[in-house]
Amino acid sequence: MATIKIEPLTSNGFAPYGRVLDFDSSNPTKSGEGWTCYSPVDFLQPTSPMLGIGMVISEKYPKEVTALERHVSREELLWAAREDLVMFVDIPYKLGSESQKPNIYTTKAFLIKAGQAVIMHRGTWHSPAFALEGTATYYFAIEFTKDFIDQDEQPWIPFNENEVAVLVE
Ligand SMILES: NC(=O)N[C@@H](O)C(=O)O
Repeated sequence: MATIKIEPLTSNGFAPYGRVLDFDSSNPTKSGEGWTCYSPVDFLQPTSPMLGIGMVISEKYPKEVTALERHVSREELLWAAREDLVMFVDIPYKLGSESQKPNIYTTKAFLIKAGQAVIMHRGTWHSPAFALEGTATYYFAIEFTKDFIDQDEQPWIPFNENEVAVLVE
């Protein structure tokens, strides 16, 4: 068992797992009356032409998590639409290994505030993004293709040694 605390989302803290979308407010690329544009703030680097857009409705985060999933050949954009989210992530490691499991000791839980978005690295282990409270809606975008390690049938891989991550306040 390992205990994990929910951390605020910062670019530095999230760097091993992916990137937080942000912009330099002093440097807009376009603007007009009532609007200011910052573009591009980041890039997805697809290798196939189809980017699938998904929506998830999730419930309040569980106290314990036993398994994560990963997409070894694809980055994933995830955007908290209306409510705050809690997502467990572990670093991408040994992307070529089919027997690799998430490591509970490098797993963290981040608070993704409503309106924030992240791009997970290829192979970042992740849970669904759960609601901080009540019910939450989020969107994700990921290449619509199979991983070269096809984990689509049973994507949820238990932690090493069947450890359990316990979230503490
Ligand atoms: N992030 C999330 O909820 N889902 C995706 O990773 C997916 O593969 O469905």
